[in-house]
Amino acid sequence: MSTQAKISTVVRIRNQLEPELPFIFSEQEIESQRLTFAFDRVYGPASQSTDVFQSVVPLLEQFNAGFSATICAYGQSGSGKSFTMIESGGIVFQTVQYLFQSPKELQIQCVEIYNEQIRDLLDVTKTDLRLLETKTCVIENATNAVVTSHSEFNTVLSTSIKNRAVGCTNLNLQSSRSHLLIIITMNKQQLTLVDLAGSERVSKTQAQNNTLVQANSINSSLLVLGRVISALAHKEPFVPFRDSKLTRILRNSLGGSASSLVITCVSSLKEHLDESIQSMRFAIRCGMVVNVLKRQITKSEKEDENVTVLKEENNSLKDANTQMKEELALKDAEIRDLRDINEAQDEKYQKLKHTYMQLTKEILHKNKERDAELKQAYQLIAAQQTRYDEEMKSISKNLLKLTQSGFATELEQDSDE
Ligand SMILES: Nc1ncnc2c1ncn2[C@@H]1O[C@H](COP(=O)(O)OP(=O)(O)OP(=O)(O)O)[C@@H](O)[C@H]1O
Repeated sequence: MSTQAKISTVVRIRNQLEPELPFIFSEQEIESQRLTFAFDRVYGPASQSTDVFQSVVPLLEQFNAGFSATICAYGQSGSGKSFTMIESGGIVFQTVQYLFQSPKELQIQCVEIYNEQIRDLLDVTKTDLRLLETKTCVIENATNAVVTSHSEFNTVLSTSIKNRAVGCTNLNLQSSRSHLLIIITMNKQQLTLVDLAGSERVSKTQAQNNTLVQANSINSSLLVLGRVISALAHKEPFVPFRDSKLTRILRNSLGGSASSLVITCVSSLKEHLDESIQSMRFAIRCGMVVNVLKRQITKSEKEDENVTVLKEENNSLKDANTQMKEELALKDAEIRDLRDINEAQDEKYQKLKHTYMQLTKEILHKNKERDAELKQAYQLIAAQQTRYDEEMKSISKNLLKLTQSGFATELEQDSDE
């Protein structure tokens, strides 16, 4: 069974730190530049990560019920994504606490996409993992840590965070220079927690050398993410998922079968107004993307399902069998009737045949008799004809004699005269 659900979008407005306060908007500026956006929820500067977690809970309930889910933090560099996701008390910690309310075994993969290379944060020797795309996208050879408790998970997470690429930029002293993906697998469903690297204007960060390369790589993969979201939001026929590793991995979360939440982090600082507006526009487009949620079925559920399907098939076969038996009985009766009719017809035929033979015999007999009679008649006629011919012959002879004698007498009379 599947249900359609739009990607949920919430916005978290970052709490301003003391030195930034002079740059906030005045009341007049707010009135003159008012723009309206609508999101599933907005968390103001005073909000805590525990408040934001309320938007995550429905997805975790779905995850526990067998659906894959993705929670992704998006926003400009320094807007509070890592703070929201992975800092102590952030979404990742609360998520794991929530999941371990009941005992379970989870498999964890922690990877980062750094300069378009997938690095294993649980084994730093694996620096360029490949993606395998079959039905789903799998990170080939990524370390799978099996955890059965909250504390085991924390150990895995702190190792990963320690190994993640961070750097210092003008926007953030501890800026994430990579996209962090924590992939939690339970049974067949996956929960993907994503702390994206922040988009940044190179002019603002004054990035140089390695930082500039990182910024370009981050910006280009975020650009692909933007294009993918835009194509999905506008239901375009082609979606450029394959243009970046991030979108290849997140394919099932964007327009796929997972339930997804995008937490867009924005700054309320005047100097970041353009970036904040851009981020919110991205969030609006995310909210237009429809996923078709599909429950991931476990092996035993699959077996149960197969048994149910087989039972149903068996029942319908039994029904079909009964129906066929009934139809067969009807056909049998029809055949019996036809056989009776056939036998009767046969009997009639035999009688007719007998009569026909009899008549033929009689006709032949009569024909024979008639032939004999005719033969006799012909013989009689022939005998009569012969007789007649002979008589005719003797008459002619006599006639000739008479004629000759008459002629001589006449000749004698003529000569006497
Ligand atoms: N809501 C908040 N309350 C207090 N401090 C915050 C809040 N949000 C962010 N910060 C602080 O702001 C700084 C930048 O935040 P963070 O590192 O989370 O940004 P980011 O969006 O992840 O940036 P980048 O993309 O560069 O990694 C951090 O020192 C963080 O502790």
